[in-house]
Amino acid sequence: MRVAVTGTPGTGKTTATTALADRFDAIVEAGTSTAAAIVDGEATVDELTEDDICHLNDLIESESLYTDVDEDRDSVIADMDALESVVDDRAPVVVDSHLAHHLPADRVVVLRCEPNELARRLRERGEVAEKAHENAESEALDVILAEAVESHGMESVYEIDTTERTPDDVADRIVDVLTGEREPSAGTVDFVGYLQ
Ligand SMILES: Nc1ncnc2c1ncn2[C@@H]1O[C@H](COP(=O)(O)OP(=O)(O)OP(=O)(O)O)[C@@H](O)[C@H]1O
Repeated sequence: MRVAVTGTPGTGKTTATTALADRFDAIVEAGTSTAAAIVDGEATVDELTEDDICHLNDLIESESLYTDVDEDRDSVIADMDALESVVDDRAPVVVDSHLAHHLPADRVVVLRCEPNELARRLRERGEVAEKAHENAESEALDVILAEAVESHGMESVYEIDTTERTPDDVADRIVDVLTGEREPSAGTVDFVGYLQ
């Protein structure tokens, strides 16, 4: 069972999935004690731990899983084949990154954020205005949502609007996806007004 948590940079993937680790004990205590149980009600592993969350961007850096460095954009070009192989070996339950939906997954959570708020978050994080604006536009155009639906189908995609939600609230909603308490939802968020 793998849940990808993806979304435009700044939507809060790392923040929410870090908060998510605190929920695992509660899931285990509640009796849905395994990754497989979360999907189909059958238990096969004992518990969820922090190791069941994989932050792909950290992994790409720490294991040098990239083919090139883009100096202009201050970023790297991930080696997706190598990344997929390392992630498969580690078998995490939750994979977080704006690249997560490019890997195989059973369910795909797409975090969303109103573009002006997204740009504000990115600026506050220290990104330059141009990069913040670029990401805000990409968010308004549903770029990652469209990629996720194309790769995984509407029936596997779950949008969560983080605009007015705390990271803890977002983590709770990801738990609902993990435990199957939430129906798939794609196309429920509309930020196209930002482009007008
Ligand atoms: N729910 C939220 N409400 C308000 N601010 C948030 C929320 N989630 C994250 N932030 C803030 O927004 C910024 C971006 O968050 P974060 O780094 O988690 O995003 P990300 O989607 O993981 O980005 P990237 O793809 O670049 O890693 C951070 O400064 C964080 O503190």
